[in-house]
Amino acid sequence: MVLMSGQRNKNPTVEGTDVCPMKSVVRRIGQQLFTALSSKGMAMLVNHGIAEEKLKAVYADLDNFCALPETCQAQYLRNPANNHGYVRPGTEQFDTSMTELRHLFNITTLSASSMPAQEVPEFTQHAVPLAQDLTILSRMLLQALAYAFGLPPSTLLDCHSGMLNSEGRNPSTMRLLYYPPVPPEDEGPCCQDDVVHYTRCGAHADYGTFTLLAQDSEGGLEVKLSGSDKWQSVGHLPGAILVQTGELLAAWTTNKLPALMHRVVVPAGTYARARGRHCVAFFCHPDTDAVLPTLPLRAVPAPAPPTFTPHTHLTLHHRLLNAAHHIQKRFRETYA
Ligand SMILES: O=C(O)CCC(=O)C(=O)O
Ligand SMILES: [Fe+2]
Repeated sequence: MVLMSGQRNKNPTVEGTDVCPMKSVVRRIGQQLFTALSSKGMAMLVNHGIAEEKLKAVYADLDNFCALPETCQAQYLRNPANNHGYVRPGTEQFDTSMTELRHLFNITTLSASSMPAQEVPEFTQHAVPLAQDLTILSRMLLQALAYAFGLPPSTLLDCHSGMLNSEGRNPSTMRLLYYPPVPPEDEGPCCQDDVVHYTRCGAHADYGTFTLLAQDSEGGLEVKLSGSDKWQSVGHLPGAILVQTGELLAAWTTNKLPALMHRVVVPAGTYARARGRHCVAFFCHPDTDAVLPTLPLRAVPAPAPPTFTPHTHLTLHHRLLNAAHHIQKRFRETYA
């Protein structure tokens, strides 16, 4: 892996994530990932082997799903029991002061019966291989992180064994997102009470171990890097996948890897607002019954002042009992 310092926004970049990389490569990725996540809260993966065409195919399938009549979509609405399914705009809210405009399709099971195969015939054949690729990539990163933590490489893998293959034993999710064009009402002055204020995605940190995020070139994603209180926009590096530290990994590492606060704003200008935006997120979570090992964290630079305060129920002491409850709590807080 190489940190590409000359790159736009100076986002830390990780290189060389082949499907079956050599041990020495995984070890090197681990070191660089750890450095990036501990100093910034995020990293960018390049050369990860997931072709842009695979992403474009699922973006098009999601567009086709979003264009279906509501009665048709209703058959696939998110099931709170397993978090799988379609979520209408305004249903998942991180910022209750605005209407968050996005369509989501959460995929937590790869069974054909859970996909809109009748209505969007190619949905399954595109989404399933992409979910498998992102699972493989996550597994490699879990091994890389284990090396960085000074643990045997399978240690983190063993507590994430059920990702997308265990029907309820692991909450990992591949999420397809489509942000529709933003209506012009938002252009009124902020103080006007009768004006609806829209955003694309309110500020939050993700809940699990880490998130992999692939986005199109529309922009709007902003992050608060570790130790900074300023929102910074994430530039578009074609083909790159962003790695974002989640709340659980932050708590597990006693904030040595702080959770990344992020949001998606409506881009400025009539032209940009009138365009839709697509992305795919893979939320990597441990198994619900996993006993998370204590991390023998080596000496690392003193952590920057946290931009994110770990939830009290995720403190080291309570971590083992409450990792699974954490995600349910966050769902209750954010789903209407
Ligand atoms: O659309 C994005 O870039 C981010 C989406 C996101 O943060 C989420 O779904 O948790
Ligand atoms: Fe997020």
